[in-house]
Amino acid sequence: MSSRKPLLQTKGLGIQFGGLKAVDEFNFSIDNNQLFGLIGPNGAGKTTIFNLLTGVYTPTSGQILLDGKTINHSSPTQITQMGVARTFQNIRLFKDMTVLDNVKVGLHHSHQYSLLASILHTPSYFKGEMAMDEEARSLLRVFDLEKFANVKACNLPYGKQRQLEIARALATSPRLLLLDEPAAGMNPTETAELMETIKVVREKFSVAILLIEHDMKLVMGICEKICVLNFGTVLAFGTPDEIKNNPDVIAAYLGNDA
Ligand SMILES: Nc1ncnc2c1ncn2[C@@H]1O[C@H](COP(=O)(O)OP(=O)(O)OP(=O)(O)O)[C@@H](O)[C@H]1O
Repeated sequence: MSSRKPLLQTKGLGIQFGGLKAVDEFNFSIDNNQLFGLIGPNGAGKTTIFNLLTGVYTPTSGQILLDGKTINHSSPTQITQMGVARTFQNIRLFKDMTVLDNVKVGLHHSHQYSLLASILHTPSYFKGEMAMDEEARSLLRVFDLEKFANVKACNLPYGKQRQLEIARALATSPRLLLLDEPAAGMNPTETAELMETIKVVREKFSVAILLIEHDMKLVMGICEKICVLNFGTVLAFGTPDEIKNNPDVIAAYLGNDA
């Protein structure tokens, strides 16, 4: 057994909103390059966990450790800089910006100019802009989006908008990518394409992926481990087969979809 630290770990993590324990005693860990699914019915606490892991909410109990160091009080920006990126349940692209510019927004953290350089458009500014352009285009290529580089994000087909969100998240060079219902609203063809994309992203970018998803075919098809939440607490942990065959899970969540 290796003694190395998990990439991200939670210990007794919880948050309470008034009298409601939205997440309680959540213990979980994810290793580099692992693909983990987080499932459960509506209101189980999945998105709240993402909000805790990304600094949107501060836990009321427990700990979140990234590389073994607590990030309980880190801001969303600091957590992004530490290598955690996310997408949202409802698409949050800059709809009136081009596809290329949406990705460049994500790259800005690694290409910073002085205020003077950006106002005066100095040669170093142009060099940086060109490098960023090329980096953004190479990311778009992975998603077969380069042909849409100059199209406004809002004019992309829905499935492609979801893929662009993932591309933008990857532009921040994460080690952990949190995907919140990436297949929501997709048709079966788009979902199948997304499934392949997630596999490619994991391999090509060497990221760990934590995936919230209601589409059981997608979750069962790509995740190595799955955590099932119910009323803010863990109902089951296991491989897809273990989860499919867990009677509590079948009774409570999966019904005939498993
Ligand atoms: N800021 C908040 N204030 C009060 N209650 C909240 C807040 N955020 C989440 N909740 C509550 O916490 C519970 C968990 O919500 P959450 O959105 O995390 O569920 P979910 O599992 O992501 O559901 P879904 O699958 O529908 O997205 C819900 O009862 C929700 O109303």
